[in-house]
Amino acid sequence: MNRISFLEQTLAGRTSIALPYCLPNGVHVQVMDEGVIRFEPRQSGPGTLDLVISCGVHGNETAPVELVDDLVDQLLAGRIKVRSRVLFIFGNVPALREGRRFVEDDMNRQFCRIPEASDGLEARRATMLEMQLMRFFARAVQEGRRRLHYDLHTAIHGSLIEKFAIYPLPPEGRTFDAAAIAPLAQAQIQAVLLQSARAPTFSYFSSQHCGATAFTIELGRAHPFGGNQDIDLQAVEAYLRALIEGETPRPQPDPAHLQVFRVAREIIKHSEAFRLAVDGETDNFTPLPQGMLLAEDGDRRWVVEEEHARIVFPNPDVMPGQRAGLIVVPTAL
Ligand SMILES: O=C(O)CCC(=O)N[C@@H](CCC(=O)O)C(=O)O
Ligand SMILES: [Zn+2]
Repeated sequence: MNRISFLEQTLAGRTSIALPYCLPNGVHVQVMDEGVIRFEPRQSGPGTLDLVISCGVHGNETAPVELVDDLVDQLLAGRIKVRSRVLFIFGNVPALREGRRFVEDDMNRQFCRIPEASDGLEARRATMLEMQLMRFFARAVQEGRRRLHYDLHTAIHGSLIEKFAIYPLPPEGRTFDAAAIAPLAQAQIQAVLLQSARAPTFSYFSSQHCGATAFTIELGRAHPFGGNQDIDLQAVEAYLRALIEGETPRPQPDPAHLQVFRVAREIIKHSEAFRLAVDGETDNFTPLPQGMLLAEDGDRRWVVEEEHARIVFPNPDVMPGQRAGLIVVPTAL
């Protein structure tokens, strides 16, 4: 009889907090909440890794969800050795059921909120996920292990660079870490964007509040479940698997394969008068000519001043107050 996968169980509303149990290979498993499952080796000493792999924070971004479901399946079947503690998260389960980016509010704008802020469906789930991460990583601190979080996404638009990572602004007193970026080349990530501002995102939360090395990872274009045949995630899967198995990815990646960009400016939509000069369908990393009037919002104007600027995540349809695009420029670490 075919076992139904953790994703299928989650979408059917059949996962909720449960007692821990042990697989025949000695690995401890516990469902921590709906769509949240933890695997722990018999022993996890200092020097090993505590890893969070989240996906489906946007419900229409299904390729990483299928990838995570496959990894969870292989772990439950005992086909992957477990040397790192791992927490897998399907972020926005109601939105995944509906195949929509979000139900009420964009969940990746609901992290690090002040407690008094209004609380819809996604905001409450974001708060619960924050608690799960704090709890999961607390043991890494006590027991001296590395903390790593990859929040996997796919983009609304096409992209001149298919797979790229966003490195959130590091906590005060810390800097971007070249050694954290370099291994991403092993997963065939082609570029990294260094953020220049705070953000209400999941990866920013774990970087700021859990002391984790964290990245948002974009893995191609968003498609509905079953429509991801054109996205090749084999290298990403092999890389994550190696981390779970406690192996240093080999051969050693060459960081020269990764292009590095810095976020020069965020374009914030302030009102419904907002206009973006490039089409909302424009590919990520499309070059922007210097002097171009990129956006207008009442009296505000965004003129491209930077040399070699490119646009990432152009989206005039966001809610006022949210990011409608990023201007990025090449940089070196
Ligand atoms: O394609 C788009 O416009 C959005 C794709 C997406 O969901 N990206 C993330 C990036 C998060 C970050 O900046 O770390 C998002 O917008 O939430
Ligand atoms: Zn996303």
